[in-house]
Amino acid sequence: AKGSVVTTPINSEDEAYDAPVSIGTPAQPFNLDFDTGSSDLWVFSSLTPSNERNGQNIYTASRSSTAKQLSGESWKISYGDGSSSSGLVYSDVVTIGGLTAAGQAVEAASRVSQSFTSESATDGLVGLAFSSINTVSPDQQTTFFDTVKPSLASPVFTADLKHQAPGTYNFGFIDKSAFTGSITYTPVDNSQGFWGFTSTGFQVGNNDFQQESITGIADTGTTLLLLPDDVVNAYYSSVNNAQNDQSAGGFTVPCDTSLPDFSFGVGNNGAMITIPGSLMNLGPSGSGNSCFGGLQSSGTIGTNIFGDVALKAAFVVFDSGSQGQPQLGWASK
Ligand SMILES: NCc1ccc(-c2ccco2)nc1
Repeated sequence: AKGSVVTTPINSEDEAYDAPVSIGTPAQPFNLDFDTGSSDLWVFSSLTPSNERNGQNIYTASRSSTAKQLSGESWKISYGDGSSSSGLVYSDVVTIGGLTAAGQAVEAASRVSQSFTSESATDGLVGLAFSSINTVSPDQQTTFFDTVKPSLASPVFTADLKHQAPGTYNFGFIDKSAFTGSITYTPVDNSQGFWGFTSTGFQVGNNDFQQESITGIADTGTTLLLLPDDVVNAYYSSVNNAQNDQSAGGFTVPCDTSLPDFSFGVGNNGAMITIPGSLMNLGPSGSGNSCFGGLQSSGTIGTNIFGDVALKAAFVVFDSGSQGQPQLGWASK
């Protein structure tokens, strides 16, 4: 089987990307944030207090003839951005891009944090990291990808995110028309449950390539590109009037400045993914006439995060590997 679903930026800053998902019988429609940085499929629900809702679609299990509560099971998750949610668990039919997962764990929120409440465009998340970090307790559940994997023509999914335009998540196949050149594969370390890999280094504009192992995760659910301070300083020291503005929450640049490209190395054949300078500006920072940089410090997080700013410049293959060794494929587009 194969699936394909269109994913769309939720606002003018490409802050997150949602895609349509149907749950239950008859189908209940949702717009969910596909997140390769987590492994829970959760939705706003009839259990979510009305004062924590703000127009989101809600899942009502009692209206689905195929819903079954997983008795005694619950979930609770918190994310790197400080947001969180928790609730109860059902199994139900989940359809994405023509692919149907029967008996998929659907995590119904009985509470969500303020930032989820405020984000009216997002009805929940589809976790696409490894099932080893799914939070359902006492019986851990599988991600949508793991649930449908046996039925897929190939055990892969791909992400093709775009700047201010619809992109695509495909399941079970690689669309050769979606990228240029060849795909460079690199091994994945999934010991922490993420799509972890090591970039070979970086390049600011047309400066020399700086060889430096940068270990991080490919995370569609994070907006920014979060890298070590030496990389971030090298980039912004090349931008006139860039400043590290704590009140803005990081590096800002003058909004009318053309920014250098930023490239990062992948694989052992010298391949690079180049983010055009125009995509390194995320728009008004909220203070002065400055704009917020798409590259920020990974600081004390403990890992580097190749979020949407980086992924938007690439066609990315999340390959769980038929022989057990998962890998990431990177291609320009
Ligand atoms: N990296 C996972 C993730 C995704 C979305 C969100 C979020 C917060 C408010 C709206 O959406 N938080 C965390």
